[in-house]
Amino acid sequence: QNFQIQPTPQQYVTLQDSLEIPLQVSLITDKSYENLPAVSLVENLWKGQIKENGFPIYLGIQGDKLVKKYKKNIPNKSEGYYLSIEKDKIIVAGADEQGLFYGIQTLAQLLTLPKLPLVQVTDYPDLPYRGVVEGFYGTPWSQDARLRQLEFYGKNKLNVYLYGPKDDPYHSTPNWRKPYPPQEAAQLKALVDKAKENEVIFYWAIHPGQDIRWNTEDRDALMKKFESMYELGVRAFAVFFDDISGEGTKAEKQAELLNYLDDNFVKVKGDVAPLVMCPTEYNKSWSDVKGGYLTTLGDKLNKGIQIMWTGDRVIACIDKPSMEFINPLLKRKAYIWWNFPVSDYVRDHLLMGPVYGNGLDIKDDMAAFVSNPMERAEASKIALYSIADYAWNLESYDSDNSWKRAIQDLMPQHAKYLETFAAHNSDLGENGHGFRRDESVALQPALKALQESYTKEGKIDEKAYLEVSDACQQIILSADMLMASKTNRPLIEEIKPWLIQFKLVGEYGQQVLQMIQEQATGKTEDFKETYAHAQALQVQMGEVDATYNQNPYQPGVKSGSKCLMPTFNSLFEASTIRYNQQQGTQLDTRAEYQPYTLNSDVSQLALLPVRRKGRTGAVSSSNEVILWQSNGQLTLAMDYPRTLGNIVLDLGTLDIEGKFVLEVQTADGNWKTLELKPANNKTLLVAQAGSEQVVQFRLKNTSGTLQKVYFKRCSFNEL
Ligand SMILES: CC(=O)N[C@@H]1[C@@H](O)[C@H](O)C(CO)=C[C@H]1N
Repeated sequence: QNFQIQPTPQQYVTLQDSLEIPLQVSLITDKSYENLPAVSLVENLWKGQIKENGFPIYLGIQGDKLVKKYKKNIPNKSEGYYLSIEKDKIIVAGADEQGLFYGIQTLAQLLTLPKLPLVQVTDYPDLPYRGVVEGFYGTPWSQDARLRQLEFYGKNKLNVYLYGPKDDPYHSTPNWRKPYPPQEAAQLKALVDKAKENEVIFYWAIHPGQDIRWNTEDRDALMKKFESMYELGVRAFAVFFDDISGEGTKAEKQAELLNYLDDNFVKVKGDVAPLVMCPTEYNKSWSDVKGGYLTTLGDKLNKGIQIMWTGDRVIACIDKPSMEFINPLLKRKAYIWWNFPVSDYVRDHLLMGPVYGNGLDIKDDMAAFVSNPMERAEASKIALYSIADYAWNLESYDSDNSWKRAIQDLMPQHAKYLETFAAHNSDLGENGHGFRRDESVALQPALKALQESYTKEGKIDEKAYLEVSDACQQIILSADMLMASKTNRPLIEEIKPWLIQFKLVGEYGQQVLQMIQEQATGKTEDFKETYAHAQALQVQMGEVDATYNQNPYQPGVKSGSKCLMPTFNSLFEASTIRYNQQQGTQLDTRAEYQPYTLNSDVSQLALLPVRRKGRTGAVSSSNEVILWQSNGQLTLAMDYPRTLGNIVLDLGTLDIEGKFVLEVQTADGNWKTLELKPANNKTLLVAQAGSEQVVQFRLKNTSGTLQKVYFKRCSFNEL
């Protein structure tokens, strides 16, 4: 992996020569720059070694007489810089202070080499805003995680962090009107300071839409909250209207409020960045262009206000057609909110794979590119590193090369092991958005060859067998080494449940390989014990899945779920079936069994996965408002008639009388309506399925009109 500057610079010229890293340097710079983050960064690079007669480093910004000589080398682009490392001096000249800072970040990377190469770097970002929106559901990031993130953004030239964790009660309903309590306020202030040190614009976002009233009282409450955040040092603000229903969704009102804030807060303060807003219709699959929501915003919102967009769907890669659809409607370049690597709708999965699928030809079509990450902050850094790479220089972006460098950067001592882990923990599994990622890419051909040769002809493809066997060894080794790692403990603590699971997947693979080997060569005695060992590992994997990361949405721990586990399970079943045929035995052939099937003509529900744990079944929940058309229905079918206990629903409202009907079909084919009663919780509804065996149950919108509800829970248990 030869050295590369991150993000990939626009122009990088090396003169085939280098110089010893200067032990002492002298900074030649304008007096007025002494408090700039750029200067503090250099001081940190040469702690205590800044002397009068040291090696000269010139630091300047376009327009200084100091760098006058380099005027034409400095790119005329915001955040641009010119870095020249020469035999007798180093010049870092920024187009502005951010550019100067980035030039030194690049110098810092070059200083990790044994010698300083003589280079000339002329660099600048393709996109003006690049960064992260902490905008996911689930446990908000901790203060330490955020401080580490801001440092990471400085290093990777990301310049925006939007604070908007859905589950922070002071960001969203009910406490958006209230100021933060002292401790939280102090933490936010520390984040604002850290952001400044790293030339990151700290946006504080508010999410008032679920209960905002369009009156002067709430408008003033919002102004007051912004004022209290301004006092904490916040100089950039956002208003999110996503995932809401009711009054707050009105475009005219939203535009009126934003313009008011723009005219009476942003413009009055004078030192506040342009407002960013997230619309209610934030993706194409939900937008009703004729309904006029988007065009109202486009027409009415003050020109300087940025409008966010997640693409063709809630979770979607961004390409030219996506931008050609939205920009004309908004009458400005959309500010992309990319929902990756966010995993709040697949919480049992980690998304550690490469960032790919976004267009490389859209640098002039986007106002910004910000990523909504996982609630696991350190684990998100693999994707964020590549997003920084992509957003700085789209045309030169290479997803695989970037992914490898991201892993190297995250765990230099254990890059090989982390890469093994990341390669097999990248897909999301089935999910309501239908968004999937590649997984186990390098091993797929061998897995496929092994599976086909054995399941079809009972033969072992030796070459594939060896490759998969080696892979299992690597998996076990990687899991062990990472769990015992002394470096990057915050990352290890975040992903530990998945490392435990990953090791079991490797061990399970080993046993399954042995099973097919023994079955194919007639070692019947050994087979029985290997089969039992494989089952013992299935039990342990089930326990890990039932123990760690329990949450009401997608609980548990999935690892290798796209290729490794399906292949191992299929080989487990195939070899057991063949063994039973050979020996006339009745060993249970099921590796993991799913008795429940979902069907729905409501598009946002149709792909939701159904999970079974013990004797309970649950449909994965959704974060968004569901547009449930009249007569739309969701059906849960059993593999054979089963006696059910309770059916539990949470549609985010108790007001379903005359709107939704829950029915069960019993084994005799008759349908019976069940009564849904409010449970102790706020919007929980419970029905007793009755003593008769059920073949399916169905929830139907019988109101005659479209219903907008949440889909927070649909679970049931077997008696
Ligand atoms: C704009 C936007 O994407 N809003 C929310 C987001 O908060 C949530 O994390 C996700 C990802 O599950 C999707 C949306 N429901």
